[in-house]
Amino acid sequence: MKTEQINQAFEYAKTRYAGFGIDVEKAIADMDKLSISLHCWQADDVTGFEAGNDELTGGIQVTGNYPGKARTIAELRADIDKAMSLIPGEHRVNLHALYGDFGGEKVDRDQIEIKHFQSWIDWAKEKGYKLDFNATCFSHEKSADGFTLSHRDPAIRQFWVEHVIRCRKIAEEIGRQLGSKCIHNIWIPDGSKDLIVDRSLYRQNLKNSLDNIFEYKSNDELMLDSIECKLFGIGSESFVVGSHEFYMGYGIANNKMITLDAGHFHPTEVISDKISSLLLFTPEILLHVSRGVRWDSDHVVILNDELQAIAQEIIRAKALDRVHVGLDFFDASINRIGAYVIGVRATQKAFLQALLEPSAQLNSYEVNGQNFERLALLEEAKSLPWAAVYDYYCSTKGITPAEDYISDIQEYERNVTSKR
Ligand SMILES: C[C@H](O)[C@H](O)[C@@H](O)C(=O)CO
Ligand SMILES: [Mn+2]
Repeated sequence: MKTEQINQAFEYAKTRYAGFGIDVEKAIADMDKLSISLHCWQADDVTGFEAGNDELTGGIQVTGNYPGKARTIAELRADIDKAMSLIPGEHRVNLHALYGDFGGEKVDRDQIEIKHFQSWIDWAKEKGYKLDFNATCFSHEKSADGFTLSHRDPAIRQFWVEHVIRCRKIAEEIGRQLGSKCIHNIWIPDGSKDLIVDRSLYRQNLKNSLDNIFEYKSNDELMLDSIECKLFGIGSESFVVGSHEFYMGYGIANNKMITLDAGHFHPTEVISDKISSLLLFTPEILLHVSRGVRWDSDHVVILNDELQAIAQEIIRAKALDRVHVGLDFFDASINRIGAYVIGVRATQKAFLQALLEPSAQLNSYEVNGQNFERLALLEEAKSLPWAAVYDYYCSTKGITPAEDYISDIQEYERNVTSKR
């Protein structure tokens, strides 16, 4: 796309939006502040770098065998750098504990330390990224029967409590070294394929384990804790200990952030409608932007109705500074770097559209009970020239605009990933 074309289209867009009293430059500046956390696990199908551990368990599944997956830390970092080079703005990288730089040594989860993540911090510093972190309570022999923090065996619970406390300390140190609060997210796979008689016992165990974990008081200026629910996983269809009610209750009672993953609810249940409720009771929330297709299949995020609704809810609630946005999908059936770029660009487009919404007019229709007019303008707003504004934003940031990035990804595939 030629710069001249982009500029012309932008000028038209500016005038069109000005008709609604919308300042396009302000919308761009607001969107530019949105730092999206790019999950490291899309680049290698959630494999990580632990010695002798490459079986993915925990009821999550990556399907596809597209060539070129990252096999080493260097390859994974290069792939993330490539994706970042095709995304405007400043973003974060979300690490899982199993991505430590263990130098080929077997380091068990209850032994990990900051030194195993120092090279990630140094890389992030060099590249200007901020980091987020996750305990890894899956893909491990002590999670093989489907339970971790809620296990019946106190020794296994203690193993995972120790792991998560270490992860929270690592997150704290990441936040200190990078000068940006590191979000530490806890998701555990605990659940059962078939019926459980004593559900209370597992939930009580999980509550006790979390209480033990949070006995370590971290510095709120350096890290934030978040807890993530799920409806079901592969092999935990009948019972998941950490349900939505469990974590919502725990989070509100204990002042912890709640993570809403778009793929973790009933197929017709949406997280967009939960945002304005949760924000009344919790200071901040974390989103895992994903795209469940029939189940939590973690498809690449696209600009669909739900993504647009998520962004609208946040912008309409004036809560951009209270919602942390991370991506969470793993698709091994297409170019993995392309998957990142599609997902982040779609998320940015959703937020930009929401920031460009003719909100004054829409609100005035709503106040006056003009419901036809409200619906008509909501429909028309969908085709206002927001895409021209996004292309302009990319071009001012020196980032390949529109579909032109496809050939960049193809070139990287030719020169780099196809040779792996
Ligand atoms: C790999 C992550 O921990 C995982 O995606 C988690 O956030 C999740 O959503 C599990 O279904
Ligand atoms: Mn998630």
